[in-house]
Amino acid sequence: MVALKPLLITMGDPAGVGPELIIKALLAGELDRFERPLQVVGDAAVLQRAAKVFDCEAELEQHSHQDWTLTCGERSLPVVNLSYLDEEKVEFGCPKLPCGRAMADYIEWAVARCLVGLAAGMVTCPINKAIINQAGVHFPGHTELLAERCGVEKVVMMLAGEKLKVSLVTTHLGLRDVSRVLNTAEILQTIHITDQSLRNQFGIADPKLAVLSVNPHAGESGLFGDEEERLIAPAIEQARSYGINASGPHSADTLFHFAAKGEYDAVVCMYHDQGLIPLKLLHFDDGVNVTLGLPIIRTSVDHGTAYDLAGTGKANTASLIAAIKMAEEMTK
Ligand SMILES: NC(=O)c1ccc[n+]([C@@H]2O[C@H](COP(=O)([O-])OP(=O)(O)OC[C@H]3O[C@@H](n4cnc5c(N)ncnc54)[C@H](O)[C@@H]3O)[C@@H](O)[C@H]2O)c1
Ligand SMILES: N[C@H](C(=O)O)[C@H](O)COP(=O)(O)O
Repeated sequence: MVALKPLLITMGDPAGVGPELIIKALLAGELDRFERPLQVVGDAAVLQRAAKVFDCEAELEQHSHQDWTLTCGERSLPVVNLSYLDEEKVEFGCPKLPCGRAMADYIEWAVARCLVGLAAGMVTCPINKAIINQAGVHFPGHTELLAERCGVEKVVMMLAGEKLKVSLVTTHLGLRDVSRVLNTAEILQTIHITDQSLRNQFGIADPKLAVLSVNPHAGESGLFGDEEERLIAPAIEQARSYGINASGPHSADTLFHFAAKGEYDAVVCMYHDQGLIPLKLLHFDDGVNVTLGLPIIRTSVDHGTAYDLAGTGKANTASLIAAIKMAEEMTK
């Protein structure tokens, strides 16, 4: 029997909750349910320290330069050890420059491994965008870095939960720049990629998409702005001419009420907080961030580094487990 390729879990910021979420899930047996082998890409000593948060003295075994095994009680995890941070200097909740370089290295290694077909996909734990930039890795987030490394011009950030799925036309961009950057081609691409992914990766035969406006009351016939008429409506019209079941531009304030009741398979949002506020309101615990349009599978937790919880063991593993589950389902 051919061995299944592993799913890679990048550890994220060593000073954040990523390491302890992985260990917490391991100790609770939450990783036992997956058919695919899981491999953590990170720092073995930092993971070993995270085990202490749960009163577990983890053992490390080194097999080669990068290949290690971490054992906590009855359970083990393979670790690709890419950094040798001094774990005593990695203070919980205090990201430092060496962590910035390390968290970028974990992502780079994982994406390269996926691209050459040696891994089935990657699941990412949270990084600190400011610190990776200070470390010289000039990307606003995983999404943009992965798009570049995969040679794809347009990808779509989707956050998904049982009740609601949102995909974003613009992602990590200041609000004052949104209107300047919005254009019909990108709105259309976002609608198209969302539609294709819902069909091919989520198994929805004829996805129903709601496309939002950017201004209050969908611009109120031009009184509060003209992006709806000028940019968004033409994109919807074109999408419909391609057979995509898209409607709008809808007023954002009311649409989510209907979307959360199941009237739409996904909502195409014009900017980050427009989509992520309702999503996290409904699905903070178990939402998944998935990058659509990549040639590889990438899912992520829907939360950040949670520095206020790092080292307490209190962070919830549900989003991590949901992200691994979604990635595994996408491999089928
Ligand atoms: N996937 C990612 O890489 C990702 C996503 C969002 C934010 N970030 C980064 O995280 C850093 C902190 O961002 P933030 O403070 O806006 O958001 P955050 O998600 O880290 O924290 C917001 C609040 O949610 C709580 N929280 C977060 N995760 C939790 C969990 N698993 N269980 C229980 N409570 C949890 C935190 O304790 C905090 O009170 C920033 O540097 C940001 O760039 C990364
Ligand atoms: N925008 C996401 C959120 O707020 O949850 C998050 O920053 C993750 O983005 P990347 O997956 O691009 O790192």
